[in-house]
Amino acid sequence: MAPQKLAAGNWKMNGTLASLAEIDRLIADHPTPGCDVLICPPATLIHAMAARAGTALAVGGQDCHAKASGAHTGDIAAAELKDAGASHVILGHSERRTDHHETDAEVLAKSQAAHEAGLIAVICVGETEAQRDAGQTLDVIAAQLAGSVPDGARAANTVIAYEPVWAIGTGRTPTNDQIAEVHARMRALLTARFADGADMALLYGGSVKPGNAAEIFAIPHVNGALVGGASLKAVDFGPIVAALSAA
Ligand SMILES: O=C(CO)COP(=O)(O)O
Repeated sequence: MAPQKLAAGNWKMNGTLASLAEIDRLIADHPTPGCDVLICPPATLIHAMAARAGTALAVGGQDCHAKASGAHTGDIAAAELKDAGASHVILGHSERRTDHHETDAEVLAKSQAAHEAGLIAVICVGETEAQRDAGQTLDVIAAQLAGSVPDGARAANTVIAYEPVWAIGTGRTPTNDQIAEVHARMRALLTARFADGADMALLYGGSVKPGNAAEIFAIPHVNGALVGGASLKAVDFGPIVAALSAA
């Protein structure tokens, strides 16, 4: 079984009910894409988006709490995301690892909670520019995978997204060789650790645009993308979905 191709959009802290028109347009323009399509909007939109999209695309959260319920003001449990219509949740995004000082251990606990709730965990890893400059990229990725991906991970409940921190929202992307090197290493590590690690979808994220998507999707072991800015508008995300469908 080959990894499932996935075009994922992370809307971050962007979007109101009016933004759901972008979903309508995306579905109208790409009614039968040749890949899975996922949008992770702000939590306020999950229920309405899932209701609107039906089975045409998957909807996900951008974070969840590690506990199932309790006195955690402002947080959302994995089961609550699922109840609202989410099938996926992004965990360990660099903006949370940085802004909220999330550790690998916290990402691991959240991923376990996501799995227990029946959600697919989209676990993010990626090096900073300083780490890349110091030649530490592969070690950083290996440590994040070892520390953040739970033992219960399977191809059916886990997607890994490689997002170099310095490529997010900057318009800068690694070279194809740099992406290929990291993805090959991730594949080797996951295959060594998990029975179906060869089938786990591996995404690239960081300044993916309509203009560079096809090139990135041609890189070995790249099974899709986690897209930020270019996922907000159907006119940008649609061509990325089309490029992955054709890859
Ligand atoms: O962080 C990202 C997706 O999670 C990538 O963001 P950009 O596509 O805006 O660089």
